[in-house]
Amino acid sequence: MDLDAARKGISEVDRRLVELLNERARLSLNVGAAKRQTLRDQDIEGVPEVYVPGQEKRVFEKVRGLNHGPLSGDSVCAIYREIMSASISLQSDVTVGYLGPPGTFSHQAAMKRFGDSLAYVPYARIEDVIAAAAKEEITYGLVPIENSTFGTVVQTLDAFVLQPAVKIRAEVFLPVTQSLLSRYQLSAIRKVYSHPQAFGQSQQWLDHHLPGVARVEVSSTAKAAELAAAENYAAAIASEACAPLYRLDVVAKDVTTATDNTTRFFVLGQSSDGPTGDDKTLIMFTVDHREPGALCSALDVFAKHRINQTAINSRPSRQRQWHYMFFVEITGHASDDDVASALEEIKAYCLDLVVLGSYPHQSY
Ligand SMILES: O=C(O)C(=O)C[C@]1(C(=O)O)C=C[C@@H](O)C=C1
Repeated sequence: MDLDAARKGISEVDRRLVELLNERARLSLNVGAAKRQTLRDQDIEGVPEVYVPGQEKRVFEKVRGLNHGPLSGDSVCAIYREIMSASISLQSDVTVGYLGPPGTFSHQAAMKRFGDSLAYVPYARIEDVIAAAAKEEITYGLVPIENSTFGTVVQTLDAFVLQPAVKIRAEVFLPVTQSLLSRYQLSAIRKVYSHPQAFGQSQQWLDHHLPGVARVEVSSTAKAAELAAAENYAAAIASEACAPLYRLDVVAKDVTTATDNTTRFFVLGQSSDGPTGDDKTLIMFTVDHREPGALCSALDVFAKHRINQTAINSRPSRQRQWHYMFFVEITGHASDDDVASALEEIKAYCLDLVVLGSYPHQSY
């Protein structure tokens, strides 16, 4: 086929694609109308949830299965991410809050989950994102929960204690590579800014290449880039994506110690999605510290119901000294029969139990 014929073919396919995309968009508007009708039928006030992670997971799995190339499955899913982003924005004006400023990994994770068609709002602290989601100042909030190299993001757990009404709606995984950004070459750098998590992920590289150089902790990696850009002989450990945003050079690419460094984020909103058959649930509770073995008895309930615990963390409860809030992540949805009965039983051993939410187990 010659060039002209191939381009003519593409032009004809584009005409059909635009027609099909709009046919899909009209159906999405029908979905929005049907969701509003369901709420009215049930006498529930408010607006329906427009972002439905379980349904998106089904769409991604379906289109991946339908695809036989030459496009890769990842390319088809990336295109579908934008199709569903446009579909969400058609149904409602959705705003997504994240730990800013622009260029943070939280920002990248939010874009990965919600695409280009929505409005993004940066917040200075993780606690501010969670409070904004709890107050419905934003439709959804996105916060980091753990990193595969450096562990749990404790600010997020502590903020959950203060905002127990917020609900987890989805999880997002983002591969993270940190780089050293500066206006100066390595030998001239006298100070490095970054977030404590990013320092933890690149500690070995810094010990080796910038020994004795001051490390200053700030609220986010993008904030570090912003500060490094404004100060002589300063640098930042941040995402490469921050280099063009803050007019910095990439002095050293990928200074992260682990090769598969990944951060997990939560999407927060007013409610969790329904069960998909492959979900996880996060609960938080305190136990009576005068009761010997209270934590053990609580966790035993899950073992008895053959429910897998995928993570456990503890944080000071801030109610009294040496008293802890436990965070346990289990497999299953809070409304699954076995999980629901385990949650009922575990109450006997817990002083206050909050289900922070159930969300589809994510691999894409
Ligand atoms: O099925 C829905 O609930 C929709 O709103 C439609 C749709 C889609 O475009 O496929 C859009 C957004 C949701 O997050 C999931 C799916």
